[in-house]
Amino acid sequence: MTLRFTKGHGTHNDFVLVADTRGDLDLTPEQVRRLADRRGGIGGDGVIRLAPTAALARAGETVADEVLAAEPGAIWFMDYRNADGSVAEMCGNGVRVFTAFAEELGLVDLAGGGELALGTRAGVRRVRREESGWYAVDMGPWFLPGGEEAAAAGADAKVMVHGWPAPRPALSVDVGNPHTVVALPQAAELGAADLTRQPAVEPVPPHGTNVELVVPLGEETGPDGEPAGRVRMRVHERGVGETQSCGTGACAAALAVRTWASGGTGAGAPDTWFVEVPGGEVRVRLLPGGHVELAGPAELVYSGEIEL
Ligand SMILES: N[C@@H](CCC[C@H](N)C(=O)O)C(=O)O
Repeated sequence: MTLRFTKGHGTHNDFVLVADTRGDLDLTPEQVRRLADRRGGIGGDGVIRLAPTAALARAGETVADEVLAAEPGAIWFMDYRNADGSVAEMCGNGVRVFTAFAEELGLVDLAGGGELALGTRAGVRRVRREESGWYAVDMGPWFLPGGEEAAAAGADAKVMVHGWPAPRPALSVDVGNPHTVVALPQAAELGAADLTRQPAVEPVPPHGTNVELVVPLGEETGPDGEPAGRVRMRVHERGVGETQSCGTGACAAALAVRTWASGGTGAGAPDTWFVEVPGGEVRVRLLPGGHVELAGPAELVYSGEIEL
């Protein structure tokens, strides 16, 4: 089978994108691994299939039915797979790159203030293009799986990174997919952390987790004159390994630091956050209604064909 693809990235979190506008492409985990393989394939942290939401519903993905019931206009679905072939609910950088891809395919046009509603396994996501060219995504509702107790204590888990003398306290954050966030006191320690091996998380998360190591860098003034926090982060992604960026991870990092800064209440802490990742910078904002927004760039790099 000859497959046409486009390679893209969001702050160097990179993806192989495939347009399946008829919804009849059934990518196996083996094919996903081949596409994501940096030596024997194209290479990417993940593979994104753009397909009709109705086709996923027909294929038995119940979440696609839920997406269409909630938003009949969400006609396109982001079928996201990690580089190891596993399925993930959401990808924040991926949603922006998916949108740029949909625009290039002529499926949507966000110029002039339009919005794309798309389906994901975490529900409907809405994307608009900012004047700067960045894409801003309403990432939907977020929550702390450990509840108020974890928010007050600032932790509900422990993470052990290879080479650390002991595990450190960590906070679980759900932004449609699972994250576990650990605070480090200094940027030097962040740089030195060994993320070539999967960090160990206790209690073991039932569906695995992405792990973010973060260093809070203080406060500044945001683009609209509002108080804004700054965080630096590295991430070990579930199903991938260390990546240069993770959009859902950036949201989780900002939400965890905001929780810690406010003793668990959110009161008095900024609603705007800049998150520095090895591959660039993204912006995270708290939205009314318990939603969180992610904004950042999306680049399409090249297109080609591969024999699968
Ligand atoms: N890089 C993504 C997250 C991709 C999915 C993740 N590895 C998972 O398994 O949850 C992002 O930008 O959010």
